[in-house]
Amino acid sequence: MIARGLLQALDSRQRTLLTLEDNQSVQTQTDNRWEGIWRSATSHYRGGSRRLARVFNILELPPMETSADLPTIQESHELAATALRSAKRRRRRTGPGPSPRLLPGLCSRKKNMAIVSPARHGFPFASSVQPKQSKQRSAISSRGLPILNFRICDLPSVDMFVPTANPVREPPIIVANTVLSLLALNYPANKLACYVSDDGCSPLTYFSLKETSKFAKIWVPFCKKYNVRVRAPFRYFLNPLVAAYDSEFRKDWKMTKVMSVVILIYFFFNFFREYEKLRRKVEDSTGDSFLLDGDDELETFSNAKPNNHSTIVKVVWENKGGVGDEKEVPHLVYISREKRPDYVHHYKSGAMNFLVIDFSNTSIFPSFRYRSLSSSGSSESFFARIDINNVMIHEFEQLRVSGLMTNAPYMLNVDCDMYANEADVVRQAMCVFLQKSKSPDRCAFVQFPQEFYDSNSDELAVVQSYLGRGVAGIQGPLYCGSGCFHTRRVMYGLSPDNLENNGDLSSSATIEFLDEDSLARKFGSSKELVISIVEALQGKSNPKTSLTDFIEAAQMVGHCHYEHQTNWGKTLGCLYDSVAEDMNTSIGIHLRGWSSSYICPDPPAFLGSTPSVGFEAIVQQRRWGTGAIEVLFNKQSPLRGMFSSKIRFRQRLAYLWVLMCLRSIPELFYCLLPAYCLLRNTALYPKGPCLAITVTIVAMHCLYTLWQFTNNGFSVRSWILATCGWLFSIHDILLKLLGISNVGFVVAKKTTPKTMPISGYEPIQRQDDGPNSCYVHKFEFDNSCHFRSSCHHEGGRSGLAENCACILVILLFLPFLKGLFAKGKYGIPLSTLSKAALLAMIFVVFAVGY
Ligand SMILES: O=c1ccn([C@@H]2O[C@H](COP(=O)(O)OP(=O)(O)O[C@H]3O[C@H](CO)[C@@H](O)[C@H](O)[C@H]3O)[C@@H](O)[C@H]2O)c(=O)[nH]1
Ligand SMILES: [Mn+2]
Repeated sequence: MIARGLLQALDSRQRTLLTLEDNQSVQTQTDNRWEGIWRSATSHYRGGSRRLARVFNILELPPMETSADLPTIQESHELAATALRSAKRRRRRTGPGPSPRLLPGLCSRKKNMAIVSPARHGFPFASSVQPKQSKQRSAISSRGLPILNFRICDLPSVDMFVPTANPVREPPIIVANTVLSLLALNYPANKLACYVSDDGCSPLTYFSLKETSKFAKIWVPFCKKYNVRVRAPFRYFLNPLVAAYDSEFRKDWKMTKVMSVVILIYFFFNFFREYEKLRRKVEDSTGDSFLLDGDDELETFSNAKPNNHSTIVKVVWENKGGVGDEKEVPHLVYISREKRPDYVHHYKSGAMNFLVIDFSNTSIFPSFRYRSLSSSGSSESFFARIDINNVMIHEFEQLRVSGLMTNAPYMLNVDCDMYANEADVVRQAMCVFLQKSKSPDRCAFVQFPQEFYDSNSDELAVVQSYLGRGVAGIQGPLYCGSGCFHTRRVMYGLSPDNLENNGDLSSSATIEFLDEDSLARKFGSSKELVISIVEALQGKSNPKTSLTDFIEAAQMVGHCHYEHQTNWGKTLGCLYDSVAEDMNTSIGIHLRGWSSSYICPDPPAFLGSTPSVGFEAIVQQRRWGTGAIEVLFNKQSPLRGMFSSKIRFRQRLAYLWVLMCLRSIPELFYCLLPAYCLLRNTALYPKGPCLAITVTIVAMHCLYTLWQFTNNGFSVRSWILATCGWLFSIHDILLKLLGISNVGFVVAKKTTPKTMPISGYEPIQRQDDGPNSCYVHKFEFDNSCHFRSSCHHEGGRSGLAENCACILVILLFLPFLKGLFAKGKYGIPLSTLSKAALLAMIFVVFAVGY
């Protein structure tokens, strides 16, 4: 691993460099921050090993001069190991210095390592590895270092999808912050478009987006001008000095004279006031009162129910180019797909497919189309005109309609509760996509890890750190549903085999995909659609169609009857049939032989909100667990097609991680056994040497997992807490397999961020945890509708091993136990108490054998 890491770093000689310049000239663009990190890391290591320093010095030079000096794999392994050891020693002596984890690739076991990606995808951050003096820098580029040069007009466009589902559980101010952070990304504004899909069809969400777009017009130019690092206002206003990049803002803030500081303070408070205004407006506008604002547009929502309404498409803001600040804000579109009570809508995957289908084709925004849309100014927007009752059918309609427009090759997928914490994130992803990879299994998607600002989702972090980085070395990371850049053609069902090295469709694929019959089978039989899909698959952009042509074509495909023969949700787009649609889709892509890349920058590129431990957390884990087992029984199951699919064997094994929640069954028995043995007065463990074996295995497991946690910087406490929660999904899946009930997507509750001006950083507290934060890790028994099994039986005396086992059980289920002895909302309601008592009685009767 270390050797690979170092080689990856060495690989960075073939560095990828994205250059962006407004005047469209090709210039080197350097990211100061990464350069700083790299420099501190190298100087740190320099002390550790002279030979390693030589390697790093080599790295800073152009490849032509150094290739002869490169170490062998064996050598680099030794160098890396020596450097690690001495860095650790040094750190122990001098306290935390620049952390070794900042050194890309080297310290793969450390948290927040800069990047792990399959070596063939190279090392995107290499762009930051630049010699200090600008003289040298230009020399390098003039010497022809392999730089990926892109003029602005050549950069691919990216559509950003933000799904939201419930304005109560997902307060619109959270969505607004996510959207603002995306709109303000460092990427040409006319190449970005942000689509908010609202499954709740809430006027409140629409209203807040409208307000957001107004605020964006001052916020986005401000962020870009001062290179603000954290571009979600609620985080920025926690501590603007830290949130700002080191560059101009800090310079202005610190160094310039009183006058400019005053101006900046005025600036800041102005923004803060504007943001507060936005926040208040959004938060105050509950109920229907704001509908009476005289805003005609909101009338669209008057008859819409979350579960029963036709499609609503609203262009909240359109980037028409032009001059000044306004051209800095990308398109912002609100859409709410059609829903009818009798039809399945496939939760988030349905929403994503709708977005993919609908709008991934908007690299050049067809402004004429939307202008006429808004001039119609009613809910009967264009898409609503081809309204069909069946939602599934409706989706296919959208596919056909969108096929008539231009194709955007990449799309970013972000949950509404995850803001972009790194303004360069699109460029980082593009560095991976735009490399001319020689390998045929090109990168299908780029995943950034999920990290959270409001709670330590310790177990997830540990899993990501081990599983995520591990699989990154096989076929690539799993798609986790958020913080992921997808390639459109892959979502359309292409395999790597279908493409030539230059990205064109191969001749056999041309026959297979572009055959009229198969196109009709997959996408429908409209001629216009067939033409546009062919162009999309060939990687061409479609010619713009005039609006009238578009309407005609769309109406023509409006009443067709081939919907159910299409592959949408089966092999195309986000796959259905699991509430963990991310896992499902991910397997679908890897099964076809694509690889993926993992970018793991520090600080994290996206930060989200997630419930820590408590009722909400268990609801979420239950959904994940259920979704994961559902995946096992699907067509895309990692257990199927052992020899037919192109997924690598070790990648397949990695997917079996989804079985993790099954461990709750033996755990449950393990919890019951000590009590059973105590009641029956029998021994749980064998005597003699066999006991030693059992104890050794259990101890090794515990110590190993504990080490994983502590190694990632988490406390022993978080290791204890991670065990609760998987059991409930077993129950769900049994009911689904027996056909008794279906599994739904319960949206996790998000907490409203609180903003604090300048007074410094204060961590955001979860609102429903109340003022007393010591309750954060307690299980809420009250309102726990899903609390059905209990597993705490203890007492009596028996062998030491049995007693130790009991202690372990108590430790593992500590949050439940704390709840047992608490009062009020953390106490146990009488009904649960009586059910538990009954279960316990049955258990005792069974155990004692009466
Ligand atoms: O019918 C639905 C349900 C949910 N969502 C959206 O899906 C996203 C994720 O929902 P959330 O409640 O936040 O779930 P989490 O458990 O936090 O999400 C994780 O797990 C999900 C699968 O269970 C993945 O889809 C997510 O990407 C992943 O971040 C949110 O933006 C929701 O608005 C919809 O658009 N429609
Ligand atoms: Mn979430």
